Amino acid sequence: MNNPELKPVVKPVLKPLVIKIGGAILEKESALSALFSVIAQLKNKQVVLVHGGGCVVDKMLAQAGFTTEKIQGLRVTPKEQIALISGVLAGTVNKAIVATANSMGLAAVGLSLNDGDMISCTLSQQNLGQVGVPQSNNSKLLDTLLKTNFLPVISSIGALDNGDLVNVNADDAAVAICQLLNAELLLLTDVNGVKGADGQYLASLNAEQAQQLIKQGVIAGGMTAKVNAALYAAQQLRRSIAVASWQSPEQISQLLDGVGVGTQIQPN
Ligand SMILES: Nc1ncnc2c1ncn2[C@@H]1O[C@H](COP(=O)(O)OP(=O)(O)O)[C@@H](O)[C@H]1O
Ligand SMILES: CC(=O)N[C@@H](CCC(=O)OP(=O)(O)O)C(=O)O
Repeated sequence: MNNPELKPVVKPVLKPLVIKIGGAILEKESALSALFSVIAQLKNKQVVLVHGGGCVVDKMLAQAGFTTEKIQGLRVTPKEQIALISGVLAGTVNKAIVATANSMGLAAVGLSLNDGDMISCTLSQQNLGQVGVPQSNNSKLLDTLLKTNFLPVISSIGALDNGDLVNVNADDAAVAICQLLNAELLLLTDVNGVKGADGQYLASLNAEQAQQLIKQGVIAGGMTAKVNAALYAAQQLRRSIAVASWQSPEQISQLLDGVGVGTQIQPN
């Protein structure tokens, strides 16, 4: 029917959604498929997946006879370990996630931070070895993939200007990708959010409270890196960032509808 009174519907331009998943999701078989089922149902939403894989790296390093140390959740990365770490994250882990997504009909493409010059990295000044600090650089590749309905799946391996590979914490990598696309950001982990001193999940957390909880050791390990990354993102983007669980992927739709799930990390 051709009704002249019906004006074409102008669709609002929605921000892309960057979802970060920690490596532990790979150890729970059904969780990754459940997440992809939810992503497949997000109509008209461009999604980018950034993944970690720290627990897989832990295992592979141990198998190779290396010891590993983390400072505030960041892995000290000696030069002799970067080949193995990048092989695990940009290879084994990235390819496994892409293959699962593709087996479910999502057109996933596996990438790392340096592909298409998306993210540039500088060497961390915190004596962590080959650890990179990411900076958003060029969105052309992701814009192209998203426009053509691909699902980019990005590992947190980056490169310095001189071409050396660096290991980037995956929460920091997700923040840089989020800045690159001016996207929404969701940090999904293996717990329902950030716990406070009483062991209960916090609905919201600001910088001052976070510093206190880190000092007290209530926020520790990988959660320290995640909270620091989320605080930086909240500050830069001037909005709250959710830390929630990939064990309940149905929360993603609720989050997109503005329902506060998990812990909302607040800007100052
Ligand atoms: N205050 C806290 N609240 C919740 N989890 C915490 C807290 N402090 C430390 N953790 C630990 O942080 C883990 C999540 O960090 P991490 O393992 O690095 O996740 P991911 O791999 O998803 O980035 C949780 O499984 C939990 O053991
Ligand atoms: C520098 C640094 O800490 N890099 C991380 C990258 C992977 C990661 O962040 O994995 P999760 O998200 O699963 O923790 C590491 O080597 O473990």
